[in-house]
Amino acid sequence: MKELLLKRKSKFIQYLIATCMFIVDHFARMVLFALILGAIEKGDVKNYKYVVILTVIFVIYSPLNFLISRLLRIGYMRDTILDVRKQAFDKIINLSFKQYSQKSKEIYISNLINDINTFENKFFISLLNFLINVGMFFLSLIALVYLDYKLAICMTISSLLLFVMANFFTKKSTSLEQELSSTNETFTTDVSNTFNGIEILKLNNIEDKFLLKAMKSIDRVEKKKYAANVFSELQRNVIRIFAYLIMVFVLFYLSKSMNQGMGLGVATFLFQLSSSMSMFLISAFPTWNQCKASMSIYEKIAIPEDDIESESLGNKEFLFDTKIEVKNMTFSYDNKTIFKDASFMIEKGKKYLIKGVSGAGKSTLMNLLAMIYDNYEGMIQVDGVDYKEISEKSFNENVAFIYQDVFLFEDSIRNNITLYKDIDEKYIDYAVKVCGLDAVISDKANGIEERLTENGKNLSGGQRQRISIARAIAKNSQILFVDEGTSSLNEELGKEIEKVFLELDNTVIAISHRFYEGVTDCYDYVLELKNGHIHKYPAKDYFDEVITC
Ligand SMILES: Nc1ncnc2c1ncn2[C@@H]1O[C@H](COP(=O)(O)OP(=O)(O)OP(=O)(O)O)[C@@H](O)[C@H]1O
Repeated sequence: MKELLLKRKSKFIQYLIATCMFIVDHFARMVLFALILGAIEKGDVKNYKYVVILTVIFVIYSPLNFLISRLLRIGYMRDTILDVRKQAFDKIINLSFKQYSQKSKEIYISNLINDINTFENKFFISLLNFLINVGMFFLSLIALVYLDYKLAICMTISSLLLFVMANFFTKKSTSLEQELSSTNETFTTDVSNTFNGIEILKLNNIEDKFLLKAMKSIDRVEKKKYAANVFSELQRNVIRIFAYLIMVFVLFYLSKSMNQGMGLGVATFLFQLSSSMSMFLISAFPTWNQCKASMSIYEKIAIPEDDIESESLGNKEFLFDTKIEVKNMTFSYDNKTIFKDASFMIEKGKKYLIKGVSGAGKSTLMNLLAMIYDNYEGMIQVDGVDYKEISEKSFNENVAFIYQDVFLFEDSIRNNITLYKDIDEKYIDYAVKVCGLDAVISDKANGIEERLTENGKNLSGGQRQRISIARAIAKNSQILFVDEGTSSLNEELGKEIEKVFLELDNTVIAISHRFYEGVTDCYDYVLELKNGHIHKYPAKDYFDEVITC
């Protein structure tokens, strides 16, 4: 947080000066009020004139001061919020795939929208109020020491007592803000899930049920907000009651002093100084707690975590010349064992099809082979090197993924294939050709430079899938992981596409529910998952015998 605030030192100093301008304004207001009362008490015309002139100057100065102060602060606040947004975005984008997949994408969206909005709405207003309150406290203390040191000592002691009391509330206040942030995450996840399935909900006339769920979710968010606000008010009021009691004692003390000859103006000023010492301190606590709560949100969304898992990741290069060996591998989710003592081998250049009933663990196995999960027992080795010793970056540079859902972005077909990497033209041409994209490209006015609209909406499903396969092929990766890569396509197109990656030189590890006559049986091996065991069959045997048994 310190680094964030001090990133633009000169602008931060400007921000502090602008805050001091507020403090001067508050203090001038107190002095002016005491002067007016003093003038009334004296009843002197000359004094009246002098006070009237000062009042007129103040009436002009005060709004101007406010305006200048705001102008001085605004640029710094805008730039800092922008930094928070960038840092939060960078934190997510720089996560390794393994770290990223530990949370749902809706949580990241909530961090980027809800949490940043909370930070934006609360941090600077709380910081400003805190600085003003603390500034006024110290300025009043200095003036009080100068005018009546005994009263200053009493007020310092009572302020310390209030400070101790307020500290009591800090922890709870911060935890309430964090709870609100988590409830917001759940709410965003729920709403996103509902919108993802809106077509099904509408077709089945069950949107009311989900509306009810959404209402409950909104209710939870509002309750958390309410709890945070009520607590903040409670804290403010409990301390305020004690402050009022202190002020009653100050009044007694001042009325005694007035009996001994103290003027009304001085007494008023002393009373204002004493009350501002306790009142500004009281207001400082909730604003400080609010600042701390905002800081903890900032830490959560923008500061990269010291990820223990990533520290344990290896730094060896991924070199795959002959084989990947899975030896006595056991893997469980919590208490549910998915694989028990599984051993098999993946040979370079061969094509593997993972089969098994729903829930057998096909995606889990792919995630294990793709280094997404590493909390398994046993060993996975590539050419004798333990997977856990291999750098995730090096692994990802050498493998490619084809999923059922295709991700395309608003840019040229070329950039969608190369992902902005400097790939040799011959690899791009080859990928375009083997995926049958050349016909698509020659139809476009700008050829391969044709711009796609958002997620390739100006292409058919098959064309989009071909681009995603071309992307994987142009990367010239050693292993191609294909998870239901053709299931969203029609039978004919699916067959054609499956044929494309079965003809490549790369090692292919695929999951597919489809069986394409004359194509699927061209896989080299089938890895069949059954009751936690992994059986490896030559594909021809599997499709000829196992499946017909
Ligand atoms: N993150 C997870 N936490 C806990 N259990 C999980 C998790 N992911 C999957 N499982 C469970 O592990 C089992 C295997 O899941 P997996 O997705 O690997 O199966 P699958 O064979 O790919 O299924 P499908 O063909 O239906 O996609 C399932 O019973 C599933 O409920």
